[in-house]
Amino acid sequence: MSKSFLSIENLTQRYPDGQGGELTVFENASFTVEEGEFVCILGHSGCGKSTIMNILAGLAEPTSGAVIMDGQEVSGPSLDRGVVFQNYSLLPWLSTLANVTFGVAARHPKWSRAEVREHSLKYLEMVGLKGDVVHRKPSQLSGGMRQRVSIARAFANHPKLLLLDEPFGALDALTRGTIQDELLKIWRGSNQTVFMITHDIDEAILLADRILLMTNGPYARVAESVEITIPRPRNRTAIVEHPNYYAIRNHLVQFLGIRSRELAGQPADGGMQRPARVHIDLTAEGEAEEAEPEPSGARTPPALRAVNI
Ligand SMILES: Nc1ncnc2c1ncn2[C@@H]1O[C@H](COP(=O)(O)OP(=O)(O)OP(=O)(O)O)[C@@H](O)[C@H]1O
Repeated sequence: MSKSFLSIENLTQRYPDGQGGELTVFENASFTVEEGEFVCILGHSGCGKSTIMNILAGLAEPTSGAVIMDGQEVSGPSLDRGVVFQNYSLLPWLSTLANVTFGVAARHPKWSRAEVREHSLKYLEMVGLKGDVVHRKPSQLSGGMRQRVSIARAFANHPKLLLLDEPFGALDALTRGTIQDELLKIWRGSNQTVFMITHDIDEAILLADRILLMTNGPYARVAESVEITIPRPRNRTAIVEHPNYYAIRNHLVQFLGIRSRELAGQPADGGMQRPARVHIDLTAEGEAEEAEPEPSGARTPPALRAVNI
């Protein structure tokens, strides 16, 4: 079996619960992400999505378990992993352009100032920022513009893995749509792997190759991996016409509304927890389905069958 680009192995996170006991956020969570994949993770508030993201970024250490990226264990932040948070986290004293060149210069110490500048301007332009605006400070930009800068900054560094923690959460619907399109455009032209937290089901279906579904905590599980069987390029208005759209959407809504609660709170009893693979394709005759190969010792739940509607 070929090794995955990103492998999350038996990740367990426990915190003190503030009353002398322990809170197990998740236990033995295990899943993989392939190179170039766009994966979204959905789950209710508090199930541990940000905790997983921080561990993937190398910003936090799990209680036990490991994250292996490109054959190497993640142990601290790295320029190979770019992070975009909901609150943009731009450096307020630098111009828009300098916020991008800052990282690019660190990534490419041998580049001339002109090369760094040109490269940074190219990425800013890709997210629709050019002209005078690149000399403005973040405080002089709108929320949508700031989020564009943070996306341009992350992509300009060519991280192998891009981690997005609800990057569009604070934006209005129109701006959100435009930036989603820009994100897809840049991602398509790269071989970068994206792991994104969102609370928006439609956004996840539009963007992702695969959606990971988490049950509620404590003892949350990454219970399912739902393939988005809708061809790319996807267009936000045309996508709803695709026969698989509502079948997938209903599955996700049903999981988040009912099953995330029903499956919650069950300790892993020592076994590796791998998500069940869900393949819903109403366009294929006979609905082909296969389960992920099962590594030794892993408890793989059976693959779920799509229901014809
Ligand atoms: N440093 C900490 N100390 C104690 N408990 C923590 C700590 N960080 C997170 N938690 C708890 O761990 C659980 C998971 O938190 P996390 O922020 O990962 O959830 P989330 O799924 O990202 O939630 P949201 O969607 O609301 O952002 C929550 O119950 C939270 O209270």
